[in-house]
Formats: sequence, structure tokens, C-alpha cells
Amino acid sequence: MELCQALKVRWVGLVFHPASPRFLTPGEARCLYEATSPAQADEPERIGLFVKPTLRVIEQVLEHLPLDGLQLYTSLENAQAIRRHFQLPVWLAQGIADKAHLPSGSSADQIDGYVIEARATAQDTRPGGLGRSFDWALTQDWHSPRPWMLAGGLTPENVQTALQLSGARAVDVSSGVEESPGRKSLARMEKFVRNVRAKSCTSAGS
Ligand SMILES: O=C(O)c1ccccc1NCC(=O)[C@H](O)[C@H](O)COP(=O)(O)O
Repeated sequence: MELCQALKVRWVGLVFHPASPRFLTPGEARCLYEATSPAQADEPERIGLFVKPTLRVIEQVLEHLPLDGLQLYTSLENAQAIRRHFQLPVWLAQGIADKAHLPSGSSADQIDGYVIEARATAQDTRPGGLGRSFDWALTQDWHSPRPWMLAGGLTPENVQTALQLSGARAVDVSSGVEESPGRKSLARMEKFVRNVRAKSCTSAGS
């Protein structure tokens, strides 16, 4: 968290999905929140990641710490209902395997943005944080109805190519800056942000 502040990334993701190696209980997330320095104007926004959450699950987290936004793995309808209920920005994750999976204008109401990443398979135990990429050229000519970020399988080594091929203006990374599942590598985080900035866009991490 402190390095994210120092690197001035725009968003930090906190994963509240029990099947994840990055899973945080609300209490652990609170400790992280308290351990970081007092709010500054350019502090990263704290984004809570939830998979098919009920309102109560999100409420339990919000009882422990404030969140600046939500990254949701759920249906559009549920994401819209959650956004209305909590009045928080919602980024809806979309798993992509072909162009037909990319959101279109008609599906964009009451959603703040999209996280576009590889589509999970039936064998996967979770829908994100899998370190898996998709064909980045799929988004090249896509006109997104909302702001979007590219995610899935990004690394310091491939992120510049990913930006070039996908046309993305913001990226999200997790596995690619870890030394083992759930353990971030500070050196890889720094290298990732440096390489992204060399291509002038915004970054996020979970
Ligand atoms: O990180 C997880 O384990 C996770 C579990 C359930 C839903 C989302 C999760 N992570 C999402 C992300 O970290 C990113 O938004 C994205 O999927 C990129 O992940 P990665 O391919 O590991 O860079």
C-alpha cells in the first residue's frame, strides 16, 4: 500500500473474495488502512473487489473502512443495483474471449467503467487475478461506452505491447507484479509503473 502511494498509482484493489490468494478479511483491510499515512490529495483510491456479492457482504466491509469504489464480478443488473444502494463508483469486470463480449452502448447505464480481462473458464476457481491475458487486438477498434482499463496477465515485460495493441489508456495488474501468489514484488511494481508511464497511461493494482 505504501509503495502504491509512493508510486502515485491511481487505484489500489483490495480483494474480498475468499477463494483468492489475495483475500483480505474486513479486519485485515482495516489494519492496512490504518497502517498507511493520513489521507493526501493524490492518495490512491481504494477499490474493493467482490465476486457476486450480496449487499450485506459489501456493508460488512464498509463497516470496517471506507472504500472509494467497487470492482464487481457480477451481472450488469446486480452491479447497477449495488451502485444505486451504496452510491459508490462501480467498475464492472468483463471477461473477454471474442468481440461479442465487449460492452456496447446499450449496456452502459449506471456503470462508471469496465475492467476488460480474459474470460474465466468453468475450471477456474475465481473470475480474476488469474494472470491470463486475451488477444489484445480485440479492443483496438472498440468504442467503449464508458472509461475502461485493460487487465489480465499484464507484466512489466508485456505491458507496453499490451497498451499498443489494445488501445487502452489505463491498466490493472496483480499476478504480474508478484513473486508468488498473493505476495507483491516491490521491484516488479516499480518496473511495471515505470514502463506504463513511459507509454503515458494510468495504472491500478490489487
Ligand atoms: O486477485 C484475485 O485473486 C481476484 C479474485 C477474484 C476476482 C478478482 C480478482 N482479482 C482481480 C485483479 O486482480 C485484476 O482486476 C485482474 O483480474 C488482473 O489480474 P492478473 O491477471 O492477476 O493481473
